[in-house]
This record gives sequence, C-alpha cells and structure tokens, in this order.
Amino acid sequence: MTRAELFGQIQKKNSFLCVGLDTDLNKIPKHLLNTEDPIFEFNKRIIDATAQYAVAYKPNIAFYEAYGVKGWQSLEKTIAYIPKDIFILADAKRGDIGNTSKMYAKAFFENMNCDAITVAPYMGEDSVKPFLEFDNKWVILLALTSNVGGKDFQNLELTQGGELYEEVLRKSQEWGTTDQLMYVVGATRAEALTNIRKIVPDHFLLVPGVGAQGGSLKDVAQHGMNNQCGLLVNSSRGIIYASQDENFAEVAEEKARELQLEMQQYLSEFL
Ligand SMILES: O=C(O)c1cc(=O)[nH]c(=O)n1[C@@H]1O[C@H](COP(=O)(O)O)[C@@H](O)[C@H]1O
Repeated sequence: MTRAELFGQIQKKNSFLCVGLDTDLNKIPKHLLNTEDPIFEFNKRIIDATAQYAVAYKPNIAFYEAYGVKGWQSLEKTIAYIPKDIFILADAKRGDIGNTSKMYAKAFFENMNCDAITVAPYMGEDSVKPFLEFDNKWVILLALTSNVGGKDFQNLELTQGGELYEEVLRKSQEWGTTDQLMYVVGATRAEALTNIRKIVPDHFLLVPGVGAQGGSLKDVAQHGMNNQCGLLVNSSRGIIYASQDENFAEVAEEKARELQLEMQQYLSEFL
C-alpha cells in the first residue's frame, strides 16, 4: 500500500487505529475452542466487528508460530480475510545478515502479501536493505520501544552525543524513503515524541502501548501527529480481550469505536 492510500484511509475513516491480532488460545472465549480453526474464527469475528474503525491490522507472528503449522494456516487465512483496503502489518521483528533477511522479506511480502513488517535495526544497514527492495512495502524499524527494558540499550548515551535510538532514527533515513520506512515508538514513551519529530518529521510512526500498557492516546496525538497524521496507534489486548465472553466481538467493536472517536477529535484538533 502506498503512503497516499494509507493517508486516504485515515481521512476516510477518521481513524489511525491499528488493531493488534495477538490471538491466544488461552484467552479467546471457550465456546470457540470447539470450532475447526479457533484462532481464525476469533480473528474473523474481531475483523468483522472492527474493520469500519481500523486502518490497519497487526497480527503478531509469535502468537501464530507458537501453534506450528496450524498457527501458520490460521495466519494465512486471517491475512486473506482482511479487507483489501486495510493495511496489514506483520509484527515479526526480524533482521539478519542480508542473505537471510531477503528470505524473511519474501516470506512476509510475497508469500503472505503483508504491507509491512517490523524489523530490529541492531544488525545495521545490510540487514534492513533487503526488506526495502519491494515496491509499496514498508519496513517498520524498532526505535523506542514501549517495554521497560527498552531503556537498557535504546537510551544509552553515545560518545559522539545523543542516545542510541536517536542514531537509529538518523542513520536509517539514509537507507530508504518516507514512503518505505516507519518507526516504532511506544505510547509509554510519548514524552520523547517531540524530540523524535525533530529527527523524523515526515515518517509514519507505529505506536503500540495504548490500552493494556497504559499509554495515553492524547499525548501520542498531541506530540506525534504530523501533517499527514503520521501515526498508526495499535491496541491489541485492550480491544480483542475486552470481553472474554460470548459477546467479545460486540465489546471489541465498542472499544474500537471509542478509540476511533477519540482519534477523530485529535485529527480535527491537531492535523
Ligand atoms: O512492534 C510492536 O508492535 C511493539 C513494539 C513495542 O515497543 N511494544 C509493543 O507492545 N509492541 C507490540 O504491540 C502489541 C501491544 O499489545 P497490547 O499491549 O496488548 O496492546 C504487542 O503485539 C507487542 O508485541
């Protein structure tokens, strides 16, 4: 998907919501466990309930890999089921020597036909470049993550000045364009967004950490929005497990709607 198409979706739906499909057999309603493919059945109901409010879905690959071949089949069916105008983001956090990254890129961009993949920048330019060789596909580099341990390395002061995550943002801009590269910034690190926007004013940011991890959507929008919105804010557990009863899809729809309404307000205020 192109940047113009993504922004078009945001304008059309008045939303920059990404729904995280972190589907766990231990958390989905029990009555679905009797179906042939409980993970897909759950995802299908969540997608049906939230597609009108979501501009992106983010299946986290770990939740599918954990179930082996069956998990991959559920993932393939889920990706095929997502409406074509919605951005699909494989949260796989890959990155390896070039030869290997190329195969990861094939897996998610050709075989799975995802629009984007999350990539760890730690192995540097030649580990990221193979993902950038596909038209209208996106690399989402981890910059400042939402977890507490993110500070262990990402906030280290470098001898030449600045922190490690800032260098990731600066250096990686040489590898691809604003039509190819996005960055992950955790909603729990919203205080850093003003500084981040000085380094990457035009890039899209994937912002997880709203909902279950307690990040503030308002702070993210206020400090992170640019003139094309430039944000995809993810919530996974806060939407998909808001109810673990038979009414889970209706409650997920309500939660997605609440976030969309708040986003609509910020789009009119800050854009
Ligand atoms: O890359 C990610 O999506 C990601 C980066 C990050 O810094 N923090 C983070 O929580 N995530 C992912 O975003 C989702 C957050 O899920 P919830 O906390 O349930 O909304 C999970 O799939 C995480 O793996």
